Amino acid sequence: MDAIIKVLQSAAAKQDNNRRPTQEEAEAAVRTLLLWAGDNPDREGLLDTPQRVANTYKELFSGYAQDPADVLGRTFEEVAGYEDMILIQDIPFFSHCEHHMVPIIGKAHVAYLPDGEKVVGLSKIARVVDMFAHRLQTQESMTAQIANAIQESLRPRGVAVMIEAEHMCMAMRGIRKAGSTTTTTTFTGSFKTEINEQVRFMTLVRGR
Ligand SMILES: Nc1nc2c(ncn2[C@@H]2O[C@H](COP(=O)(O)OP(=O)(O)OP(=O)(O)O)[C@@H](O)[C@H]2O)c(=O)[nH]1
Ligand SMILES: [Zn+2]
Repeated sequence: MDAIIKVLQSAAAKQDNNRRPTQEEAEAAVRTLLLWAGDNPDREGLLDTPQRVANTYKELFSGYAQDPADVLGRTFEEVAGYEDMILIQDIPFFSHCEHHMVPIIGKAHVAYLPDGEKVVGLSKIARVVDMFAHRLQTQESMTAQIANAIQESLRPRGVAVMIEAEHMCMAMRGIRKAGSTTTTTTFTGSFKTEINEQVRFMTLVRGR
């Protein structure tokens, strides 16, 4: 009996540790960081900073509360039988690296080959990029997540995603190599199996 109670207590404690903190707790954490950095959180300029930072984080990490299937669910069919590549280039984004929580600044290029029956509003592709950018990320995960979300929702013949980004954790700190960019790609469907489709995508993106 004692053993069971211990297991239940430890499970409850674990659940409590993962409980989403309140706004007040988040603000208190920012105050702790300000003190830890060596500043005085009670001076005039910093009085509202914990609240501002918590609100900023709420906005920067709003992607956790969003589902790509909702955005991609609304499609339309009246496109005169169009079934060739649809490419949206240079979608700018700001994300944050999951290791250091500093910005990743970049551009996404997203293409898909529609199934011949439906397409999605162009802005929805940019919304999907934004949704995943508004979470803690690695560039590799973000690239794959965008491609997989579009593939699963639209079931197109293929999806191609390329991301080019600069990581502030490599620019502002650590190795301090400002200006270096990282390129990642994910291909699904025909983009994965047919090299010609991949080349066409790369030529359009690189040839601009
Ligand atoms: N693959 C990948 N690595 C990333 C990304 N963002 C940051 N990193 C890397 O994650 C690694 C974390 O390495 P650690 O050694 O655990 O942390 P660190 O001591 O802060 O590393 P340095 O940045 O080298 O100072 C670093 O090499 C970062 O450059 C990303 O999107 N993808
Ligand atoms: Zn980082």
